[in-house]
Amino acid sequence: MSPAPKSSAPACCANPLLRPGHRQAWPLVLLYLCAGGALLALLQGAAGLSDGGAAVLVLGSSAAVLYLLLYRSGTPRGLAACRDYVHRLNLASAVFSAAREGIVVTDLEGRVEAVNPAFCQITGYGEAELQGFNLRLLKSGRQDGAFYRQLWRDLLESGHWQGEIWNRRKNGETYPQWLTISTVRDEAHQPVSYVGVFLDLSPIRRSEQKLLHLAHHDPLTDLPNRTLFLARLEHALSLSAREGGSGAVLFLDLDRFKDVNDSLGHPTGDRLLCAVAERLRPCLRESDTLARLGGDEFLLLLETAATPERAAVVAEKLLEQLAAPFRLDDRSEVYVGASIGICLYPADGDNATTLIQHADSALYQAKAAGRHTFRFYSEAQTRQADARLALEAALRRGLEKEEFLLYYQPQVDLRTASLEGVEALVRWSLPGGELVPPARFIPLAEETGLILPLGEWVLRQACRQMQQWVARGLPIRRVAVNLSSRQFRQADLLQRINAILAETGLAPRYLELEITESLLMDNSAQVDAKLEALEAMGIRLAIDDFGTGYSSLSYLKRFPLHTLKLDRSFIRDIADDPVSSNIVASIIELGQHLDMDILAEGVETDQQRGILLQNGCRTCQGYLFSHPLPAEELEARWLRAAAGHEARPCN
Ligand SMILES: Nc1nc2c(ncn2[C@@H]2O[C@@H]3COP(=O)(O)O[C@H]4[C@@H](O)[C@H](n5cnc6c(=O)[nH]c(N)nc65)O[C@@H]4COP(=O)(O)O[C@H]3[C@H]2O)c(=O)[nH]1
Repeated sequence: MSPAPKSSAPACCANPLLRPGHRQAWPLVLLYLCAGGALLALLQGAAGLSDGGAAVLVLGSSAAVLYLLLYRSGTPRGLAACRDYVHRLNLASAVFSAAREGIVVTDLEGRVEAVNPAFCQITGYGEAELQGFNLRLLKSGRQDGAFYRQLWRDLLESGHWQGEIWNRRKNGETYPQWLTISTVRDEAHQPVSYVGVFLDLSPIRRSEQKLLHLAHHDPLTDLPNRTLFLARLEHALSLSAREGGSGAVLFLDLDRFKDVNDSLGHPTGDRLLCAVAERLRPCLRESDTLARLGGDEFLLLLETAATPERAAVVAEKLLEQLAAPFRLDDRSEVYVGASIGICLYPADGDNATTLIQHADSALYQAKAAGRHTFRFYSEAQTRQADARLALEAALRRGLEKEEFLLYYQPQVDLRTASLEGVEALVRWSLPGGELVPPARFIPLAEETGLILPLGEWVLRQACRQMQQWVARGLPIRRVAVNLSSRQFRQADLLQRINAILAETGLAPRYLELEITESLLMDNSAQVDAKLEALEAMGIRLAIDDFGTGYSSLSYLKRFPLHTLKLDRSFIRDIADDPVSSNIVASIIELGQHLDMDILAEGVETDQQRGILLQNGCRTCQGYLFSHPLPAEELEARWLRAAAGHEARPCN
């Protein structure tokens, strides 16, 4: 394109034939065309030539005629101007077609008048598809109205605009482009159209991202490298300093990597490192960062809720993954294993360098302890984590070997001391004979998911026992069983309960399920549906430890609940603390209004029994009447006795 004339009209509207002194070329051109046409007709008629043959003849000879005419007319400048114009047009058209930038010419409304091939290639639209269409068609929606308003302001004020803009290709993909828009003006300096020239920035962005990725990742395993790990750790530390919360740094080192490298060669060693990364990845949460430092050293950052227990569970999982053999080619199968050092922040350090050093020294301890194990930076944490892991392993074994049994605690009518029902309470009987109370293993069972098989075993056992008592005509109305939140959330809970009832033959009306307040706080439609289905089956529902959870009383009205179990903590203080006794009185009254049964837990003294009776409470559970008992003892003391005569309170 030629440089813009002084008038500032853009180059694309400069016409060399219109320059002063060149107008006289026109008559000559017309003359030439007429002469050529006449000659063509003459020759075609005389020689009977075809159109093509005649044209070649005419073109060959007419150049000489034209030159003669122009030369004789004394206007060689006209001829030069004509040649110059054609040359300029050819040049402009070649640039338009060959440019790698997309070029579009629009009218003042933004309707497309012309696009070049690069435009079509970048946007995916054909030229014909765009003709007359407004360029709005290409908007990506990424820029807001204010952006476009500013663009138009600049364009109208200065005649051009330049910047990055995101547009949309025909296939829907959005992409960044560097766009320059210029206003084209006529001789009177009036805008007649706009020319947009743009470069597709997406290949540049891709290579920038690739460079950035390479700078922060290990090229072999594609895991984050030390730089990225440090950046994430520092970010996590500042977050923990600001908002609280803890995390863990695990330093992992392969146990026999050097042997593999030395005996099977570096390429096999590289394959092993990639395979290790692949095995470790699935053990992690999205918020965790696993990095390779180089060689066979890996660092892991656990950012969320990193208690020593969770860090130990993750370390165990990693070690388990690496314990299985690696098949690296057709011939070699190698066993490597690993050692892991763990430290926790903020407890073991508040900056990245210290933490990595401490994790490294814990790793040294792990190696010294015989490899394929983990160690914490602090010994107390190691002991704590060991104990937890040992308990979990024992719990699994206990389930397999059926080391659990049920005790039953009477639920008693406060006035008559007669038996209303029983609550089934699980006990773990260790091989040495020790009886472990549920407080020591239920939380771990909940955390590990073992509560699901354990809870199901409890329910089956309780239903089986209850059905035996019912079948023998013993005077008992119900058995209450604790249902953990995790069990409740099982998608097939109803089918499982139905199957157990069918298998044991127990009628649903004898079963009461105890759920916690927190479960009702989960405001989902699924909770509603499950509770209603359980009620429709004829099963009773009780809220355990009532008053200790987050108290929104609206759910009492919403859910089909039968019993409120008043928490032991209120009963304990009922005689001495007026607040507790007021709370108890209010809850009893509330239950009466809502037509629900109130059961007081943990009644230990006659004084407590008296206060509860005064306030209108009818049923209770507590050591005043009985501790939880094995099935045979409960039967002997409470069922067979009641079948014959009135049961008496016993301690
Ligand atoms: N100090 C005192 N305590 C009394 C008195 N009367 C009863 N208790 C104790 O209070 C607990 C009542 O059970 P919970 O509130 O359901 O509380 C249970 C329940 O939340 C859980 N649990 C027990 N068995 C199971 C089970 O099979 N599944 C589930 N998910 N949780 C269970 O373990 C908790 C503790 O059970 P246990 O140790 O058997 O403790 C029982 C019982 O022995 C009393 O007068 N004074």
